[in-house]
This record gives sequence, structure tokens and C-alpha cells, in this order.
Amino acid sequence: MVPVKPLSIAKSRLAGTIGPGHRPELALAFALDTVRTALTCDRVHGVLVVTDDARVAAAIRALGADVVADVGAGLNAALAHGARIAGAARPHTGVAALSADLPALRAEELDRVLAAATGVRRAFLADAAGVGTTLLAAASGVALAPGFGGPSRARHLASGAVELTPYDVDSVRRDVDTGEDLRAAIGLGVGAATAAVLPSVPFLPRAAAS
Ligand SMILES: Nc1nc2c(ncn2[C@@H]2O[C@H](COP(=O)(O)OP(=O)(O)OP(=O)(O)O)[C@@H](O)[C@H]2O)c(=O)[nH]1
Ligand SMILES: C=C(OP(=O)(O)O)C(=O)O
Repeated sequence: MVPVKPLSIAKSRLAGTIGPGHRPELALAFALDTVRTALTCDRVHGVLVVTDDARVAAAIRALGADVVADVGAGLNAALAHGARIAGAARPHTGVAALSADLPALRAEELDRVLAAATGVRRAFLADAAGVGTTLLAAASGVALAPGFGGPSRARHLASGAVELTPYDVDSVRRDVDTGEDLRAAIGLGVGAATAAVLPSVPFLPRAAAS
């Protein structure tokens, strides 16, 4: 399950890095690369995107993923809602929430994370900074109880979720919030949608970068 907030308000922390007007294009490209890769994973039986953005919904459906409307109460409410829908549709399958800003995501790495989560009631993967979370998984029949936002690694640990530490999964941890994150993702190698958008994105001088 991949949450995507409206493109017009997405990626505000890239404001110091990316020229005005280009953040929606980049946020959409990140989401498309994330979903396209997730769809190819052996351990992924379906991808459900939670969004109220019509442009995102159309592009995601074109990839073959499902879309459900947001509930307008923030990220964790969106994820809890999506998890209930996914759980009802596939009662014998676990569900994982995955951040939509993973443009460097590699399928074999996501498969390794999902393999590590298999058999665990609730499990999560910390982001590259070790502060946030990029993936939270719950076994079938177990409530996801998402606690994303800011220092969510500590929140998910405190909630009893098990921290996953599989080897070599940098692309799953590399969410892009800041200019430095974007440079790191480009270093790992971004997917086709992001690679297609980047040449037309004006990068602001590094001194102004966030
Ligand atoms: N459906 C849905 N997704 C959300 C919501 N808030 C955040 N997200 C998604 O959750 C993930 C993490 O989002 P944030 O880091 O809070 O927002 P962002 O747009 O990525 O970046 P900032 O604007 O810099 O905070 C991204 O995939 C967002 O699209 C929400 O209210 N509803
Ligand atoms: C919402 C989260 O991510 P971000 O750092 O992208 O806000 C999180 O890590 O819980």
C-alpha cells in the first residue's frame, strides 16, 4: 500500500533545491517509480495507492495498480483506511505500507525486506537517516497501527513493531525529502519516470539547498 498526498502540496522540503513549479512533477515521478517497481516484486500480490489526487490516480491505474480515495485525515488515517480495504480484499495476505518517495527502489531489495517481515506480526524498516520509517508491515489479521511522521522509527519500536535489519536494502531506505536525499537517490540510480523528469528540473544553487 502506497500513500500519495496531493501533488500540489507534496515535497515541500525540496523547495530550497528544486525550482518553483517542478515539485509536483517530481513527486509524481517518485510515486510512479515506487509503484512500478513494487508491482514487479515476487512477494507483492497487488499494490493499492491511497490518494485524493486525480492525476496520480489516473497514472497509477495505468500502471495496473489499484487506487482508493483518501479519508482526508492525514497520513496515518489514510494508511489505516487502506490497510482495512486491502485486508478485506485479501484476508490471507499481509499488508505493508511503503512510502511513495523511493525513486531508487529496487525490486530485489524490496523482496528481501518483505521476506524478513514474513512471519512477524508487525515489522518496519527505518529510513536511511535512522529516524523515520519507509515500510511498515502487518501479518494477515493484524492491525497495521501506523505511526508515521517525523521520528517514526522510535514510535514504531515503542508500539511493539519489530525493526527489520536485512542486508543491502539501501534503495528501500532511501526516501527523498531533502536535496541531499535526492542526490543520494540519484547516486543509487533512479527509476525511469524520475530519470525522465530530472533533466528538465532546475536545481537551485547548492548554497540555497535544504
Ligand atoms: N494519502 C495520503 N498520503 C500522504 C499524506 N501525507 C503524506 N502522505 C504520503 O506519505 C509519504 C510521506 O509524506 P511526507 O514526508 O509527510 O510528505 P512529502 O510530500 O513526501 O514531503 P514534505 O512536504 O516535505 O513533508 C509520501 O508518500 C506522501 O505522499 C496524506 O494525508 N494522505
Ligand atoms: C512520514 C515519514 O517520512 P518523512 O521523513 O518522509 O516525513 C516517516 O518517516 O514516518
